[in-house]
Amino acid sequence: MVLCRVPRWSVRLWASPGWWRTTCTLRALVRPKRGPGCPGGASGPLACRTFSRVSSCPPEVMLTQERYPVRRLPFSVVSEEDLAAFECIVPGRVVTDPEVLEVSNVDWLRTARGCSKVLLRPRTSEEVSRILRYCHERNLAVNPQGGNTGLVGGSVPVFDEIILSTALMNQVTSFNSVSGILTCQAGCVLEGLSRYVQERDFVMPGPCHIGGNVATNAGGLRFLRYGSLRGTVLGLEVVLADGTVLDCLTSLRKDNTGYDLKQLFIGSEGTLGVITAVSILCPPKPKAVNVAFLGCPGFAEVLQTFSTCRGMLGEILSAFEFMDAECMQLVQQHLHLASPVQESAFYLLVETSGSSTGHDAEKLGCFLEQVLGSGLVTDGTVATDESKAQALWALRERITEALSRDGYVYKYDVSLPVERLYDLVTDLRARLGSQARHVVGYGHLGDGNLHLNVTVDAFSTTLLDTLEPYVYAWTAGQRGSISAEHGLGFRKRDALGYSKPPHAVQLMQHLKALLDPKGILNPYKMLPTQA
Ligand SMILES: O=C(O)CC[C@@H](O)C(=O)O
Ligand SMILES: [Zn+2]
Repeated sequence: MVLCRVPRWSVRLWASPGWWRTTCTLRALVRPKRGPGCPGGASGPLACRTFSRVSSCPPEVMLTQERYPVRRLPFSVVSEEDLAAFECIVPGRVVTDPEVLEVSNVDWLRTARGCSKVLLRPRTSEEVSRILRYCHERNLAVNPQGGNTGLVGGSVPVFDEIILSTALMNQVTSFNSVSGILTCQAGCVLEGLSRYVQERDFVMPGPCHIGGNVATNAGGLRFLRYGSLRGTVLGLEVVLADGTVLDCLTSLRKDNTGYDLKQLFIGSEGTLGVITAVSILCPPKPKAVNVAFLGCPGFAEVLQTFSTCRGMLGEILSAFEFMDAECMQLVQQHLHLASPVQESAFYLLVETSGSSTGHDAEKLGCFLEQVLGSGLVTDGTVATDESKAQALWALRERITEALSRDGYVYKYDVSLPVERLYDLVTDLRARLGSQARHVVGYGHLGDGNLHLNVTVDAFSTTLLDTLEPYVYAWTAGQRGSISAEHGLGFRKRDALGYSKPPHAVQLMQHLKALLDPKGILNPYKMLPTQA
């Protein structure tokens, strides 16, 4: 039993259309039991970018090879004979239509573009194996592609690599409702998987397209609660560059036999093998989910609110996200979303997920009373139904979309000691002055992960040179990571040395050479350019 006074502070309860300002009682904080499919909170996977492309008639995206200094490696060029061979392996699923290819050649952000002439759509691991065996023999480069929602140019070709799409590999193989272990093909889309496991009282622990997420070790909004895919992925099936099928698709929680090979492929961004199937541990679906959206006067208060939150909400805390005032301004301006709280320097989204509605609401109430009473938080809102919780989440989740509508976006995704997290934003704002439209900071504060984004009218190499390697050196100076969760892809591969020592980079290069001696798998990605 939580001992706590009825809060005297005033919060807005988002219980009906429009905002209600009311005195919050513990009863008011007890939210009705959520039904299945709670997209606002009960489900794990809110990091999935569900919004559509920015414009219906977007301008042509500059070819990556023209924007950046990169040279094509001596791979073979796809011939008519190759197309015929592919047609034998995946009949009717060899795509050469330029219009269809255009979508797969351009990344989600519309800032990277390859010029692949062929897209293959296998359905089985056997087909992937035959394709890779063929490409290996012919020295043809391959770009594995999942949902193509990456943010570092890793999921699209740089030149004319063959696009190997896992989209049709979308079958669930098995689900164990006692252990919560799901085994499925790599192309399963999270939305469908989420629905599938939620009907069975579980949630997915990670975001979006499952194979792509494992390949990039994507983080997501509930990393704080469910941890890294490195912990929840139990087994993998991977097709190696020469077509060998590596079956490590076990469903065991404990297995200390030899090197944990699957870890090599998690986060390898398709450079060591193509992930074709995944076995993953799903946590049970929480019975009670609460979402609070709060305004904070400064970053020092944000940090203190986080400490208080960890202390008071501990085991039920499932997300602690922050965004600055410029982020709020951008979601208001470009997406016409309304702020539910008074204008503040920072905003926080706190989510709890637990098993007891009343108990969790009481705990959240005590926490809110504490932070509002002490002035750490100046205004707050608690969502009392699922759609309102979703609307609160949208303010945070749709920042990326709002930024894309603001102009060209330079994106950084860094891990830093939490107390220094915002200093980089302040520093960069001063450094760039009027060269930038906006310099914003937001992200997964609970994980020490800052998303630093700079918007400008159009891409400029001069500005890129002002930003890089400055941001990387700054981050390295704090012993941070230059890529917390988005990976290195094409854009950040040459910055690897800011986060890993030379011997580690060398060992990575040896591993790449061992597993993919011809370098055909996702070339120009993840590892630094070699002289
Ligand atoms: O666009 C970004 O910089 C971050 C995207 C994503 O990781 C998020 O947390 O919203
Ligand atoms: Zn993120």
